Amino acid sequence: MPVTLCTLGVGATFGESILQDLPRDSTVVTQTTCELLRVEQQDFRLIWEKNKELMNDLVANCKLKNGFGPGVNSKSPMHRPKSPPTRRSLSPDQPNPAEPITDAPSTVMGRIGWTLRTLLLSQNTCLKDRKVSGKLVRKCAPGTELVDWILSLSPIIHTRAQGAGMWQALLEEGVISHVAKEQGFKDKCFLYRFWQDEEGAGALPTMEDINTAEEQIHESLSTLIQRGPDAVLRMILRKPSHERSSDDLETIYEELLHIRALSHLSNSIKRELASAVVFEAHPKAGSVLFHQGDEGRSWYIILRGSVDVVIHGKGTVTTLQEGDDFGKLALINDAPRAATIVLRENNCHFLRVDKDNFNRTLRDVEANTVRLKEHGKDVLILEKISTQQKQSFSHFKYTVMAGTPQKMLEHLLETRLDGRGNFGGGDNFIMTTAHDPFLDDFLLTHVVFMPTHHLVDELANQYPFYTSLPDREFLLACKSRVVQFVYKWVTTIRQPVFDDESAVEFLEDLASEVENDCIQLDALQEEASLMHHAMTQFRRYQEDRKANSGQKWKLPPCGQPIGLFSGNKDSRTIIMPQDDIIFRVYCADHTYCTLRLPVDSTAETIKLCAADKLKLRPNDELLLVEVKSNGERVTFKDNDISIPTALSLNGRIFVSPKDHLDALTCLSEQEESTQGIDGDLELFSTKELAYYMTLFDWDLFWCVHEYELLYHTFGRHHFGQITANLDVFLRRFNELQFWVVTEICMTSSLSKRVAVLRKFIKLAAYCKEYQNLNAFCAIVMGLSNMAISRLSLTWEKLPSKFRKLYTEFESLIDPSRNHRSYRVSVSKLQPPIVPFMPLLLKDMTFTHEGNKTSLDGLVNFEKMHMLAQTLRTIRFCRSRHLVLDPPSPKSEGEVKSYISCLRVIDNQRILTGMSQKLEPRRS
Ligand SMILES: Nc1ncnc2c1ncn2[C@@H]1O[C@@H]2COP(=O)(O)O[C@H]2[C@H]1O
Repeated sequence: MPVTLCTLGVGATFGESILQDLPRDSTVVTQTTCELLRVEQQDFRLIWEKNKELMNDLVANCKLKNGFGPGVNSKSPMHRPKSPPTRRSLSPDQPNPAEPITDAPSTVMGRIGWTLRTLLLSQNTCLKDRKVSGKLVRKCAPGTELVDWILSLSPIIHTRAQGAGMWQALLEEGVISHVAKEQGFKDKCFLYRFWQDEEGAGALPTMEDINTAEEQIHESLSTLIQRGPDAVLRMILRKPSHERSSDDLETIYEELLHIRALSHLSNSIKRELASAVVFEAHPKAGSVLFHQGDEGRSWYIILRGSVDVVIHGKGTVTTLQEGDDFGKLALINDAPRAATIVLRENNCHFLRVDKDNFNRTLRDVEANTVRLKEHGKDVLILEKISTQQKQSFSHFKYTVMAGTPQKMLEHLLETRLDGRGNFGGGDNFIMTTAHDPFLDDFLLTHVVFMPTHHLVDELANQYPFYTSLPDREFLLACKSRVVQFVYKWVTTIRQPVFDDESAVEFLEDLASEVENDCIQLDALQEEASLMHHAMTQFRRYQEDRKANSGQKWKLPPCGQPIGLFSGNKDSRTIIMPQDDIIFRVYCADHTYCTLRLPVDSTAETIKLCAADKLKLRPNDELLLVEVKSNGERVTFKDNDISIPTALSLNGRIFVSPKDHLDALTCLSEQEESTQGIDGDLELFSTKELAYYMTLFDWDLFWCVHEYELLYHTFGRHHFGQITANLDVFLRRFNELQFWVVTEICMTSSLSKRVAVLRKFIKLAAYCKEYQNLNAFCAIVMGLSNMAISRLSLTWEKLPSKFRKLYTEFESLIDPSRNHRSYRVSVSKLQPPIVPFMPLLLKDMTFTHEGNKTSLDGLVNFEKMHMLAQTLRTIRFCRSRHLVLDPPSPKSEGEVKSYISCLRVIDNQRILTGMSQKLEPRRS
């Protein structure tokens, strides 16, 4: 029954056997309507004669591609054929030990084969014409006889196995082959023949040939003795796993012990691997082992040769050599291939472990650290982390420890964003971030190591701005990933993205590009709708901004909270960098000017404007200074920004010549209490106070962007970004804390003081109940202020129930063991929460100061991960809207305005003095 050997498509050729005047060796059947170009035999021969070299290649190539029979058969014994005697396509998935592993015999092996054949024929021993299944097979010999013969040639060939290995080395290169092309070399009765005799008997040797062969035999044998063992090993490795004997497995195991890429693995794993590794050989330099974007199916170790690692848009980023491994990223991360692997040399040999075996044997025991290099330098360091995902193969995955910003982004796009299909932060995304928050960490911290304009440049590089690439799926996946990233970025970070000019320009470009692609590629519909959604959010944001543009803020002269001077009176009005702020700048003689400048003005701008208005001598070296209510002076650096918002509660800005700094004194009003809104604390219901305080604080907290904590931690001047909303929230903490102290110290009657103390403890309890932990901690810290804690008469009169409650609260804010009590109790809460912000900032500072931002030129992403953890806490706290049951309204209006502006003395010396007056020390 005829069997289809292969199917040829457009561009293929067939019928080359006319060159050899042989009958057609197979039937060609058309499958569909075909149009063919035909070259007649005479013309073909003519062209052939004129272009022998070229045509030889062409024919050999066609045969290789088409999987046809023998190639051009040169009769010259010393001729090294262009194409191997046995043309075949290497099938890496089913290694057949009967097939050669090289495209053609090497010169050395070709010569050795010729020598052996010449001598065998001259001795007329085992090479004979034999009948096999009724067919004459010319000049063939059983394996056993060939081994006998080679053993007889030299005393240094000790064993039959050694002899068989030598013949296998020849078979591997196609110098000899099994007659039926089914066996590797075996010391059995299988018949083998030299390639010269495959198409009928080759030329017989002349006397001169025999003399030459005798001269060469010694050298030939010593080469074969060297090559034999490796050939035997390869033959074993090419056997299917179930055919490997225990001796075979032992041989493989011993080999694995010496492979560098496996050195970190235990011996028992290597034993398991012995049955899992597959040998794969590729004869041609320039061939592609796999492409970037392909699905990862195997892990490779280079046994021989070298490969280039090539990345789209970058070219060859590194070269891997014998003993190196590659291809496990895709397997470990369940991601597409991160690079294309191209052979640098002919005849590269690999050990391959296929995905299932890799997952079963290696995934969980893989090296803890993987370093990726580009041009000789580390660009990405990955470390194994536990994922605890039950449904996945393993409990491990590689996460980024350090990297260049560009490589980290590339890795992120490839591994954390599904090329097609995983859109809009569905369950899949949440699952990924829960176990491996790489994407989220990157979005939350990139401003530290990759400013937005760099990020968008890089994203533009990663989005292929063209519509044709040989691999359409890869092209679509690249585009899709960038869109998904951008969508996540826009929806999680929002305002700072929308306020950045380079980001906006990029978003506009990308949106129109995706729209075009959608038409041209007839795909990317979902990406287009993501971009549409992102742009809708952006337009909405723009409209809001427009409505709120020209906001003016005011730092009131008497230390009251910063408030909106004009603009939209929404309680959640965010302070924007371009908003104006009105504030005073004083001179040493306490004269002042009032300035109105954008919030993001630098200290230098403020200094120059103030100097101009106050007519200070321009040639004096001027400084901008904060004078606190206790007289302390803090000098601003010229590039500091957010100056008015960053002042202490009752601090004032001064401008002064450098040498007059010591003469600066605080204003008398700074030592007094700030002006609060009139109201008697005792007349307000405590619950109502706590309720409106929580709503008020929640709104302030809501305005703080996570990035402000980063700017605050790294230093505002570092990023040139304001931290005004965070400043206002932190001021609120201090205001509450000192308000508590001020109110008690200002209550001269003991019984009234006890009542106020009681009220504050109750207020703290309600704040705790409402999960306003910022206010709770501020109040309890205020109560534990030395000026209050020393009021023993007052505390003694406090009912024991309240004293107990206070002790409980005090233990909650106990800073020992890194605020353990607070952390434990917060961890049990569900949002919405107003967190104790100073502790979050302390955590950020601790991480920042204890960890370098860059390590050997790479971003220390571990640090970013830690910072992002804290930032995520903020996000978690706000992840649900604040909905509280309102208390029965008693004096809503008064309470609301009272809590928005509290009277405060923030000078500890004065407060302690007041306290001493209230209750002088008992002797
Ligand atoms: N700089 C590099 N970037 C990406 N891949 C690399 C780099 N250097 C080596 N490789 C290897 O190239 C392989 C391509 O396939 P994988 O993504 O499975 O795993 C990748 C790494 O093992």
